[in-house]
Amino acid sequence: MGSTEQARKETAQAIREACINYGFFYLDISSHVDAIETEELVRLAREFFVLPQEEKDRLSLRNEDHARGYSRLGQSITAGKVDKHEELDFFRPVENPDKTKVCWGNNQWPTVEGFWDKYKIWIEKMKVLGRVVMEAMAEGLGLTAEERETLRSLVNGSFWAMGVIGYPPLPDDHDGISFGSHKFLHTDSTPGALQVYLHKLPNNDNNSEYAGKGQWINVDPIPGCVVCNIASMFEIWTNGLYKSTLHRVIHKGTNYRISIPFFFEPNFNALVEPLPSVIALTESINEEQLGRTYEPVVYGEFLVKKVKNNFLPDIGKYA
Ligand SMILES: O=C(O)CCC(=O)C(=O)O
Ligand SMILES: [Fe+2]
Repeated sequence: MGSTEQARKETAQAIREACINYGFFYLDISSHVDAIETEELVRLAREFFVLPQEEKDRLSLRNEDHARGYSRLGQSITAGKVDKHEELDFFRPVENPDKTKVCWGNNQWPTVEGFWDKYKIWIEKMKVLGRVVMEAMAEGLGLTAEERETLRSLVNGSFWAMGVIGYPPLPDDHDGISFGSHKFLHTDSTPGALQVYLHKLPNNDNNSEYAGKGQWINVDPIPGCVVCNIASMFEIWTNGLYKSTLHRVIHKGTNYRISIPFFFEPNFNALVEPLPSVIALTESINEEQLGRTYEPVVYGEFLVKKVKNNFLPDIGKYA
């Protein structure tokens, strides 16, 4: 075993490779989170989802800013298609909430006993984890001290989001999708549901049958681990070196699947733009990237646009 410094380097390197080749990686969080905690979150989520529909609808997104609250089966759409899941969404609380502004309302917590207490603790843990993972992801990018500081300052008031998602199984002969292809992800132990699309298998993958062709691969849950997914803002920071990979859920089988994604996002007002050191790096590594620089975005503007695109036209004023 090497020194702490050595271990740090090796971890940074492993993360870097996973981010470049897959856009996804498993992260063992068992030293940060006890398995009992996640089981409890899943139990509380189930307790909410088994409530009568009218009860769940009381927390409807429509009561609030159309981003925070409950969306029933068939209410959410991804890439123009209706998804087969129900979901509770929460975002960072804001000062002076105003539900007429997208994403600027109040969170709607279920009255299920213990729900808020347990999820509140989880959110704090995921915020810490978000910062740590971000540092680890940045470590392999060769950033200057100033760039690291910039990154930190852009997430110090992270406009995090969290979903608590319930997936009834799709009928066996159903060719639909539970969650269309489109981050920290904790899921219950359902194999085969979450899938990630690899456009090009990494060169070191020995599977010659698929070499050069894209394919969906299963991301089965591993006990004690979350699945980390590169999202759009990291893709911009790294000028496309770390890609936000397509993923989807096709949940068949017999159980009602729960997943609890946590999205560690930049501050609402953060200006996200490619980091100069990484622009140089992408040009030397990624041929497709040559000469292309990602456009900067303000995170909050990106988010509001995305939320507006996510709902069916007849349900809200944002459509
Ligand atoms: O349920 C899952 O495993 C995936 C959920 C997901 O991708 C998302 O909420 O963005
Ligand atoms: Fe996702």
